[in-house]
Amino acid sequence: MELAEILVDVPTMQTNQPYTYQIPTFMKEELQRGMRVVVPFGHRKVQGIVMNVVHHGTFNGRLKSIDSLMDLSPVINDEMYHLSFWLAQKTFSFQITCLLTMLPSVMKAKYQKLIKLLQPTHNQSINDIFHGQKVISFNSNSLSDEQIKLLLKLKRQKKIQVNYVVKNQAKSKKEIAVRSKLSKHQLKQALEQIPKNSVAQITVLKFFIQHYDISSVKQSFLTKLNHVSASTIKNMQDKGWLIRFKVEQYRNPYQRPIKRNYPLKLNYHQKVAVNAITRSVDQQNSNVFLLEGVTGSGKTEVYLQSIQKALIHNRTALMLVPEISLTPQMVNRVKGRFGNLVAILHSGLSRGEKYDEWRRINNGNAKVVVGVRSAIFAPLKNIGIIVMDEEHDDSYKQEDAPRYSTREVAKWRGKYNHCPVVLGSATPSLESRARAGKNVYHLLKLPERINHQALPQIKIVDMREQIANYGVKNFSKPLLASIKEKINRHEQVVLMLNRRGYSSFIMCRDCGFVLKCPNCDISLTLHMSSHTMRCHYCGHEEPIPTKCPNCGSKRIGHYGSGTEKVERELQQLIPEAKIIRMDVDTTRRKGSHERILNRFGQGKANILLGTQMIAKGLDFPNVTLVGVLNADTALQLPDFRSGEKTFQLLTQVSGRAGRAKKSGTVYIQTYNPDNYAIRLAETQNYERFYTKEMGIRHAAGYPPYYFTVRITVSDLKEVRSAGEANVVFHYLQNHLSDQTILLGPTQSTILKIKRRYYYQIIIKYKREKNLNSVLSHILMNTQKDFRRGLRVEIDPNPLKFI
Ligand SMILES: Nc1ncnc2c1ncn2[C@@H]1O[C@H](COP(=O)(O)OP(=O)(O)OP(=O)(O)O)[C@@H](O)[C@H]1O
Ligand SMILES: [Zn+2]
Ligand SMILES: [Zn+2]
Repeated sequence: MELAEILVDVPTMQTNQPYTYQIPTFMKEELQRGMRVVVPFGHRKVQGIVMNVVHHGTFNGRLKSIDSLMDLSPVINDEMYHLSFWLAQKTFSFQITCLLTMLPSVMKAKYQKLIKLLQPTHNQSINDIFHGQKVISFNSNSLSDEQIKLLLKLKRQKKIQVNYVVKNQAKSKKEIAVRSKLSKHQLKQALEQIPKNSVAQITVLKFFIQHYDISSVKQSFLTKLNHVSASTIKNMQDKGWLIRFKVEQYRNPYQRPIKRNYPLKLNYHQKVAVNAITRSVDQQNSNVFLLEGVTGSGKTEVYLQSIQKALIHNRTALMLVPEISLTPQMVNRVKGRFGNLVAILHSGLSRGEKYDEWRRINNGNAKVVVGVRSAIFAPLKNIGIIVMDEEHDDSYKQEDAPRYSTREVAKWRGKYNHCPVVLGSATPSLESRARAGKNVYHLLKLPERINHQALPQIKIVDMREQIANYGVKNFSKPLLASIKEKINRHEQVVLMLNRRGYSSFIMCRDCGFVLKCPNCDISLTLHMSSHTMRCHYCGHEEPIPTKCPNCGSKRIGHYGSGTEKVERELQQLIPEAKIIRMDVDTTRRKGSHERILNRFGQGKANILLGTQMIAKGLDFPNVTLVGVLNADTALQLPDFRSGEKTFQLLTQVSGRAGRAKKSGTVYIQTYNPDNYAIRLAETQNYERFYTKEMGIRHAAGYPPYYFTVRITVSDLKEVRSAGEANVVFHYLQNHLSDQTILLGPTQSTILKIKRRYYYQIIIKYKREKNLNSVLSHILMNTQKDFRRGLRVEIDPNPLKFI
């Protein structure tokens, strides 16, 4: 019997292994591993992925048959197939979740439950549900409990029918193309016979005579010719002269022309780095390099020339960048070097565009992929090099299932493809730098800026003193003076308002009431542009209150300074300044990010004021001053990485100043001028920071001296989540070794999110051989309570401990 083993899109522990289905005869030739199919499952239909085709299988009993094929060729290739086993195990997630994560989101099927009313009725309650339609799609949110009860009753009485539909959302865009059905001679004959006033048809005939050697042309091209319209072509088709047919079209998100650029002559340190990396490319070994290069040292050029080497060997290349540094400048540098071989994957693309780029990669038309975290799953074949720029960036860790670390996946793919992985940063993560210290990674250094330009001079400003002595708000005296000076000299300024761990909230000055989200245990954030209060966790929105909901006082105002408020203040202080603001509000529209940076690059403003968004990757030669308005917001977070994150951010943003001929200055405004992370950022000496921070981590028993796992238990009822957290804790205590440290269970810092109560346990360990089996056991055991609302999530090496 021909059988197929299929993983179904039902993420539960019970379905975490393939189910066997019969292959219908008509599908036998086509079906292959890695294709998406629709299969019956219980009383529903679901999407599934073929994991195995068994040609002469035996099975006693009745097997269901595959319903239909969603793909004509596999969408999960061999590498992704193998990767999914490893990923599921490493991240404690379901294999189907891993597989679907690797694919563009349009390839995840949309499920619809359709309800058909079998006979018309005069019953008002029924008609209130169907509104005169015969078929409606079932949506439990828009129906009341009464209505759902009624539908169940109608189903028992066989008065309605329920159908499940699995919709394939992956559709390529089609375009009409045209070709001639006539020979050249026949075309000429037609031209002679046609009346002289059929101008449009004559134009088309002439076109095909002149371009007889081309096989077809897009209709949209023909309709740009004089007088020619779609109906002209349709007419000529009816006469039997032309044939119209559909072709697939790729959406191209980068329509603008990009200036070509060429390899630069490398300086000594760059050369050493490129040589070491390209030797690995030549020898096809999977070394991991840590490229530690100060800001403006030319890391990108090292990446590009190493990638070039992979292409020469007819291999492909993957370059990962954090979302915020995938700037138009970066795109131009890579596309300008490798042209149409480049595919770009970032979150600004529409779902359709992402799908098109994915197909260009999958069919081998794109050989260099530049993208954010999820691009680590780009279906490149025969990879010759993987680059991870700004390897320390938090966005490389996925926070939802599967909670993977991009770096670990990159290393897995490096091994599979026999190619090097290059991790680059001015401020590497402690984990990576420690591995380089133990020679697990090869350390390469770029200690100097290009052209021996000095690093900018950094000045720390004590804001406590500024406020006490001068009553300033957001701009200290020295920073303000320096901004004015730069504007007079026609140089540019970058100002950063650090928003990490910081928000503008509303508080009543009389009773202290703070407006909180009804679903979550956190305060709502003020958004001036939409005039709403918004919850950053669940998206809840409500109007800005004009009086206190608690005591009725009108003295309710907002605290904290958003970028908009700071912009207004600065404009008042320096009326002649031209300021461009860059934050989530001004970059929401597609392409706005690029427009803002272009305007600044063209010198249309003196000041770029923004959030962390502006800290990375920007390379503007005329920027000579950087101001950090509030360095310390992140320092107050109860997170052992807060020092590391502060140092990294300050170093990155300082690096935007003085990158070309003119030297740079940086002002860092802080309330904690003696904090070690800020002091060390002043010297911009990463190695010194590394040594100091490692000492602290060692003393406190934090990573990289320990590995960590975070387990969160949540439920709609607080007693249940607390109770279950205790059960899990005792199980861990009894099954893990004595050297392992368990913290908790405690309430998470934000106890309540989206109406769920969270409790957490942290595991710290150095070596723990039972870890995988113990954690899998916990997942398996808690699954049975899933339906009651209990959820247990496991995050290996988490970034957040709060
Ligand atoms: N060998 C070279 N000769 C001349 N110019 C170079 C060379 N290498 C790089 N550059 C230029 O130096 C500038 C800084 O380089 P790049 O942006 O690659 O640095 P980076 O190390 O990635 O910086 P950051 O980490 O601060 O973003 C760029 O404008 C780049 O074009
Ligand atoms: Zn009040
Ligand atoms: Zn909320």
